[in-house]
Amino acid sequence: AQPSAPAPISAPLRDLHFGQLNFLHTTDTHGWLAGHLQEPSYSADWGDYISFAERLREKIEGNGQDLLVIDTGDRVEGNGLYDSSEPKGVYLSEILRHQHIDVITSGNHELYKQNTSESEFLHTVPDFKGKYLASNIDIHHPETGELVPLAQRFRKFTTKVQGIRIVAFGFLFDFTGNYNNTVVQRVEDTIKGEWFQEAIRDKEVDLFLVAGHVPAHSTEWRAVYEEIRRTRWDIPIQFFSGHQHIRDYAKYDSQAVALASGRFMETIGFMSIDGLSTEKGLRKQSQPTFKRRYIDNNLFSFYHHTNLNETNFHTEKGRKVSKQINKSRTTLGLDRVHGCAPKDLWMSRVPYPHPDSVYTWLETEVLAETLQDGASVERPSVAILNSGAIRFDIFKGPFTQDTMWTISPFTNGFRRVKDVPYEKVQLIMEILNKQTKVLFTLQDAVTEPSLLPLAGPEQVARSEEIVPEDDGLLEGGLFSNKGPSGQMPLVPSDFDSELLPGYTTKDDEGDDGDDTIHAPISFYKTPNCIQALVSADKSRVPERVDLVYIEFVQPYLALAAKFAGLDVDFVKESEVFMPSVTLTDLILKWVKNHWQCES
Ligand SMILES: Nc1ccn([C@@H]2O[C@H](COP(=O)(O)O)[C@@H](O)[C@H]2O)c(=O)n1
Repeated sequence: AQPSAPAPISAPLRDLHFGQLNFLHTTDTHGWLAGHLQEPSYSADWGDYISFAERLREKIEGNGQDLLVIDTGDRVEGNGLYDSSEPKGVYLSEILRHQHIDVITSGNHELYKQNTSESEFLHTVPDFKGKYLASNIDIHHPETGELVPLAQRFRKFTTKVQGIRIVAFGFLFDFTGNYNNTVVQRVEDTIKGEWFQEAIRDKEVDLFLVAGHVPAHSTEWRAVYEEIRRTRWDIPIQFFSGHQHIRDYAKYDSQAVALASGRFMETIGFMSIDGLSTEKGLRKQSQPTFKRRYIDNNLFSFYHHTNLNETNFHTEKGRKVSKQINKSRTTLGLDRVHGCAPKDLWMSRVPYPHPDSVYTWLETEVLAETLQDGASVERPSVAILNSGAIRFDIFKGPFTQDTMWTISPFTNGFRRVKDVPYEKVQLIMEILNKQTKVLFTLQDAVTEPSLLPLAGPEQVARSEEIVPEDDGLLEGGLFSNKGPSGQMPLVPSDFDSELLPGYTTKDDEGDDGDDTIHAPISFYKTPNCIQALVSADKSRVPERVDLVYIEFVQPYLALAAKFAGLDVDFVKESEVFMPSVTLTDLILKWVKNHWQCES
């Protein structure tokens, strides 16, 4: 772990159930390879994960079984270790490549920008040569311009110990927001292609391994499942999933399951399968059995599952990578303190517009003040921001260079349409927050890219709120106990039992998937968009305003405006507002002005 990471707290654990074939899985790490430096439950770093995989491999192979390591994309954007360098990602890719990964795929974040996908093609794909799979992604070659596969389409391999014959694929969901140097083929079309049809007809196969940046419960996986089952009704299929930032497990049939392993290096997914055939012979049981576990990414869990301790767990390579992360963080100045947050600000642990909601803070304090600079004096402005623009909570205490990127990694700027009726803006807000489904019907599905949700992935994936009987809101704040760093959000509050608050996952297999037994954390739905009135006189309801908005929401605004009867061509009639200023810049400026640290 990193020197400043809090020590993990002991907690009751469920064991791993090792099997004939075992897997470790990460997804949506978004640059968090240093682990969480303010949360003991997730404080292990990529170096510790390397030690964990190495130690488990020794143990598993010693028992005559096999271990495979999988990563399903969105490794970039969302943490200073990736975003703070110039060019972005140079330190991260040097750290990432030290893990032995058997199947690795791309997420949508690897394709938003030209330089990110080119860096995948030129660095990450060669770093994981033969293991990086891109079943449905092509890229225009950075030098020749020729359209070529981002990486090989599939791989066939045999496991080291038992000779289990695996045909593996690597997909990305039907993403349309990629920069135009890449082409993402719809999964449903890819699987009709000749190479895929040939691959699934391979007679010498014991398991189909379908990895991808695709939700566990999704139309894309359903299509792949049905396509394979059409010709191969009896070959087990193991899917590995990502994108929704949740822990999830889907059962397609008794021999086909999907595991999704969360986000931000909070979770190491574990799967085991028993009863597979091998190149040496038929399977010993009529049906294979599957077991899943979501491991909290901390050393307490790692020591327990390897049956080792701090003196004998760490491998030389693991230690080296932890040091490399520390050195990179120091070079990048990620611990530089810009201010000190006076309290925790939550994305979904309190209902909006609670005073401890990060969205309330943005609306009433940050945007209302910082957008004043560029705003016109003729009339007030209304600023609209999508809630998905914020990616993580803010914890009480130092607000560092790293915090800045964890909460706001996107580089979107703002645009403005001048002089529109205020009541139309309010109607648009209502449509954006309550009627988004109607917007999709206004879209031309053939010519226009499908829209990414305005809210963040966790909000989209989870439809139900979790409101513990007493969520502590009346007690004057959540999780008020402080740990060694003075800021440990995942420690029991006085209303809770002995258990640490954390993941309490419910999936297709039940509620016993998490390795650590936790008390639940409250989860509230957030609005898709928030708005801030930027005005010298907030007591008066304005008649006309300038509409300022973060670029990401423009396609939604255009559709909602049509619906609201506001005749504006957002592409032609909007202008850049505060050139080169991003949301991240505004937040940082506000923090520096308001959150001085007490010396
Ligand atoms: N420029 C952007 C890009 C994305 N978002 C938000 O993130 C969501 C997608 O996140 P994934 O990690 O699942 O890819 C997207 O739906 C938006 O809410 C954004 O705000 N700005």
